[in-house]
Amino acid sequence: MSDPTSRPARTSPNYDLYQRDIFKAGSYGVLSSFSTDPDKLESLAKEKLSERGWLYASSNAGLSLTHQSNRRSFSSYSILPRMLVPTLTRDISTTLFGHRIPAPICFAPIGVNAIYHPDGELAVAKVAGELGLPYCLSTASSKAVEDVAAANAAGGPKFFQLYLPHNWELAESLLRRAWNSGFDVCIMTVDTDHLAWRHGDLAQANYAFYYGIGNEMGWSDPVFRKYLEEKGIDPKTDPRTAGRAWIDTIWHGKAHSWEDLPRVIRLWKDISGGRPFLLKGIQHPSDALLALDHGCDGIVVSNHAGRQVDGAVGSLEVLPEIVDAVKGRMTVLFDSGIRTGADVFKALALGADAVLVGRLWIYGLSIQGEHGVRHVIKSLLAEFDILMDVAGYKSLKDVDRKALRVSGLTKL
Ligand SMILES: Cc1cc2nc3c(=O)[nH]c(=O)nc-3n(C[C@H](O)[C@H](O)[C@H](O)COP(=O)(O)O)c2cc1C
Ligand SMILES: O=C(O)C(=O)c1ccccc1
Repeated sequence: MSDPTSRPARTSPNYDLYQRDIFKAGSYGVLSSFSTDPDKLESLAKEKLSERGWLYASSNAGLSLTHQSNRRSFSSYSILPRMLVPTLTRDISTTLFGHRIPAPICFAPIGVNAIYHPDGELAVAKVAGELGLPYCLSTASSKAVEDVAAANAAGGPKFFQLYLPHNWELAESLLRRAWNSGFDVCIMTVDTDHLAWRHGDLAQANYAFYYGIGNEMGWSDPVFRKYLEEKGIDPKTDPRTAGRAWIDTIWHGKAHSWEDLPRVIRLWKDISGGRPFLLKGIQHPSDALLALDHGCDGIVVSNHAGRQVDGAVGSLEVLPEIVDAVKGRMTVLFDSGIRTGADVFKALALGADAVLVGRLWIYGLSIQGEHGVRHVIKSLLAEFDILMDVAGYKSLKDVDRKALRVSGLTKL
């Protein structure tokens, strides 16, 4: 029987068709592990993964206070529905960095996807391409960027997330490979020069690279391979030493500073002929302005899903201040804590141009590989689209701060 959920969403502007697919599929009993509830998806993923896999996906900094603040900040805003608005022809498409996309939703960069499913990044990039949504590949990919591009063959924008190596020759090689593979936006992550204190991972010494898992981006790189050869390290016979070398080259040894930015921006602009360069992990309005001063084309307002600074502010809480500081002079993307269509709506209403989602698709990938990713992302698209319908918002242009109330009945 053909898979009733596999209709490419791009051909149908109304994602609520997916709701009908789900009802029909339900009556035929086609799907196995199935839920559209994010909490249920989280527990299904937990059941499916090994203890280490689950710990890596769920690990937060410290006592998870930032993760909790992320979720709490969504519930401190409420949506003001409008009635009798003819929303049947609503439009949730938008343009991001010159790409027309069917919804303002992107795949956040997540490292080492092979932990969650053997197809890893290939499954995720395939679904993103099919749906026409931007796919962002992590430097910590467990597949080579060239193979990920091939899996994304159906099309859709591709962004490359850069963890800036301490070796400029390697940085150039990674960026060139990404550009040659069709990745035309560079997003440099600045909140994770070092991993934070994550109790879950520390308890198990749970760092995939040290076990030789998920270093494919490095091992497929000519510059890094040459470095390994010079050191006499063979990833095939000694994956752990090779993994440690990869980690030390990308993350350890030295912290980055604003002084590194002009060089990396110039490098990317030279390679790509001036395509966009963003910083990911911005939470302070002053850092947003520094990014602007340094010539960035955008930022991702993000606290890395609460995995870095424990006890930090909820990412949604700082979004309006940052949007006000930036004043439309660069693109503002948002992530950390998005689980529902209502969350997407709130982030857009507070001024984000688009959002990134991370853990939601990890759950899908863990539960049922490619099919699971397709299901969770189509569910999010459908939920957001249906929310626009029932809340009486016809177009993204209508979604602004007037659409929200802060709890306590204060006007924004
Ligand atoms: C398991 C895991 C791995 C991640 N790996 C990366 C990464 O390699 N690069 C990066 O920039 N961000 C990484 N992130 C952060 C995500 O890109 C994103 O900021 C975050 O997951 C968004 O929050 P959400 O998961 O609540 O949607 C990771 C997050 C998780 C949960
Ligand atoms: O774990 C993370 O949050 C992350 O960004 C990362 C860092 C190194 C390797 C893989 C993922």
